[in-house]
This record gives sequence, C-alpha cells and structure tokens, in this order.
Amino acid sequence: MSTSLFERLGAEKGIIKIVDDVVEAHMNNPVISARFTPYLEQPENLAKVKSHTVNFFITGSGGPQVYAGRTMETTHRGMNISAEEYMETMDDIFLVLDKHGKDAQTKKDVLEILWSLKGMIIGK
Ligand code: HEM
Repeated sequence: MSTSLFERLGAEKGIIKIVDDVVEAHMNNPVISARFTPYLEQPENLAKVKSHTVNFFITGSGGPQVYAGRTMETTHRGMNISAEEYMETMDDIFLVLDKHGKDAQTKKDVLEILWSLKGMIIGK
C-alpha cells in the first residue's frame, strides 16, 4: 500500500516545520520578500496565514479535512502576482523539501498540486 503524501510530508508536525521554513525562505527571497516582510509587524496575522497554509496542505495532501481559509483565487485577488513570483515561491518550497530530505516522488506530488493551482493565483 502506498503512503499518502500527508504521511510522507511528516503529517501535521512535518507540515508545520515545512511551512515555517518556506515562509522564512520567502522573507529572505529578494524577488518576493516585499510581499511577506510586512507580516513581521503583524505576528497575529502571520500566525493565522501560516495556520491556514498548514491546514491547506494537510487537506490537500490526504490528511484530515481541516482547511477553513479562503479559496486560492479570493486570497490572492488584487495582488497581481507574476509568473516569476510564482516560480520563486515554488523554488523556495523545493529547496525546503530538499532540506527536509523529501524524495523525488514526494516532490513530484507537491509539484503536481502547485502546478494545478497556478491559474488561480497568477495575475489575479
Ligand atoms: C505556490 C502556490 C501558493 C499557495 C499554495 C498559496 C497558499 C496560500 C494560503 C493557503 C494562504 C492563506 C489563506 C488564508 O489565510 O485564508 C495564502 C496567503 C497569502 N499568500 Fe499565497 N499561496 C501561493 C503562492 C503565493 C505567491 C506566489 C505569493 C506572492 C509572491 C503569495 C502571497 C500570499 C500573501 C501575501 C498571503 C497573505 C494574504 C492575507 O494576509 O490576506 N502566495 N497563500
């Protein structure tokens, strides 16, 4: 029997660590940091966005259905996110998955999810 992506990402604990590291990587990525550094001044808001993102990946990877945040289109509407910025977020995510020792199949599964979301996030 194959292990779910949720399990391979380390279940809730593993996903929390991955999201923490990805957000830190975004804060340090010069192409997209301006989108994220303002949240350093709003710790409560940052915690809420992080917790929604953790729940989004728990739900989307085959864990319990817990996502209660907004849709991807609603969340990113008005941000006018470019394809380049989207590629940078993906790069950050894959560097973190490498750092956490995730295998090629796991990264492929994550890539499939991110690829399917791009039309809901870019240029809105
Ligand atoms: C790679 C695919 C992406 C996924 C899966 C994703 C997912 C999410 C999720 C789940 C939230 C929280 C929604 C909520 O709190 O209701 C969020 C918020 C946010 N995302 Fe994304 N996102 C992606 C790409 C991007 C990109 C490319 C940018 C900009 C460079 C971006 C900027 C933001 C910002 C600034 C927020 C906070 C919005 C707020 O405070 O209202 N996201 N994202």
